Amino acid sequence: MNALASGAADAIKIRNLVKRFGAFTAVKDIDLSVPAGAFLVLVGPSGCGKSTLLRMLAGLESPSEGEIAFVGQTVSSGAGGVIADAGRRNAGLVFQSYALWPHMTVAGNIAWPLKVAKWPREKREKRVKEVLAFLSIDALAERYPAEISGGQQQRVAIARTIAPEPSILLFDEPLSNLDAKLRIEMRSELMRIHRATGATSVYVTHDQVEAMTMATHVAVLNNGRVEQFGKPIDLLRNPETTFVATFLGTPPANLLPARRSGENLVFGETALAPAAMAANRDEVQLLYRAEDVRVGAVAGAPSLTARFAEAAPIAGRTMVTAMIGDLRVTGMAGGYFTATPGEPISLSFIRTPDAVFATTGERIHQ
Ligand SMILES: Nc1ncnc2c1ncn2[C@@H]1O[C@H](COP(=O)(O)OP(=O)(O)OP(=O)(O)O)[C@@H](O)[C@H]1O
Repeated sequence: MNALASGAADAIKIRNLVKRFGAFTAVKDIDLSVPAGAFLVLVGPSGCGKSTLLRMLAGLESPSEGEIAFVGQTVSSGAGGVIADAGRRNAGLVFQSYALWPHMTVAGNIAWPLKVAKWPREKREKRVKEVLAFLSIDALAERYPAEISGGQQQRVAIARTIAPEPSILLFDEPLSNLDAKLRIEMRSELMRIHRATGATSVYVTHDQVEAMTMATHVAVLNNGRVEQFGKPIDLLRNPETTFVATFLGTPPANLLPARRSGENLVFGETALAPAAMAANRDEVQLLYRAEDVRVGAVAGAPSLTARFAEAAPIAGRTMVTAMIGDLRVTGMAGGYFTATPGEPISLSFIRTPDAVFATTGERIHQ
């Protein structure tokens, strides 16, 4: 069952998937189609159902309703439970804990799934060598897990997963136990592995930067549902809900409540945008990206007074956060900027809002 060889458009198809734990519904009617070779990142806040969805894909959890198909074959369903078990769905799973066998060497750990799959000795040895070299851990082959670092253990866990050449790779926050520098290094490494193996990958993280750098496709989950699914750039440019608009992107985008007043949409008494942008609504939320909010006065641009909160220098500019009442607003200052916390500063809105949302969160299309 090789997703690429089959030429099938969808390597993974999820239909009306529901998972209940007693009275609690963790996954609520999810529909997703993942094209062969995609790197899908499931992202969302803690408790939104990412791991539960991944565990159902892995065959470790059975759906309450709905269906999961890999390359056209149903592997789990509400009616049938786990039809193809974890070991028989040609999918490899990498967890945040490495779960290596402590009594086996690195080479032994990598060979283990091949033994279970009854690969002949010669083919097995060749594959172990190949994978050791591919992950640059040849020198560690005869060591035991306790004799190597956490980062090296993670490499071994990945090597063990890709050794049997699965057509689907499933990752559950695999980098969360690594330090910041190693995380960035392993991110590139995982992308290289994805390109080299061509395996359709599903990757769970709550880190939106990780999501935006690695993904070909992103599904933003919120409260058990897919809030939006698409290419990272489309989600950034065209968020369909305030949740997606403020969850993705660094620094996070600003949302300002505004009401219709004559020809304008106003925040307090300040006119920010033409009323036509609200369609027929009287109250809306205006989305401004940090780069569209400038610290200081800008000729012709509406401005608001805010209390300075904090500043962080980024690539020759400064990201400034300030409070307007209880509302946090992030803008940019040229060069290096600082002020005393609580000091009044002015924020200018140099463009019309990027998007307008209803007070209930959905986007109002112009
Ligand atoms: N076995 C279980 N029994 C009962 N409730 C569960 C079980 N597993 C998960 N849940 C609940 O389902 C919800 C989703 O959990 P899940 O682990 O999928 O979230 P997550 O998005 O992966 O969160 P995190 O980022 O914190 O790992 C949570 O509210 C969790 O408490």
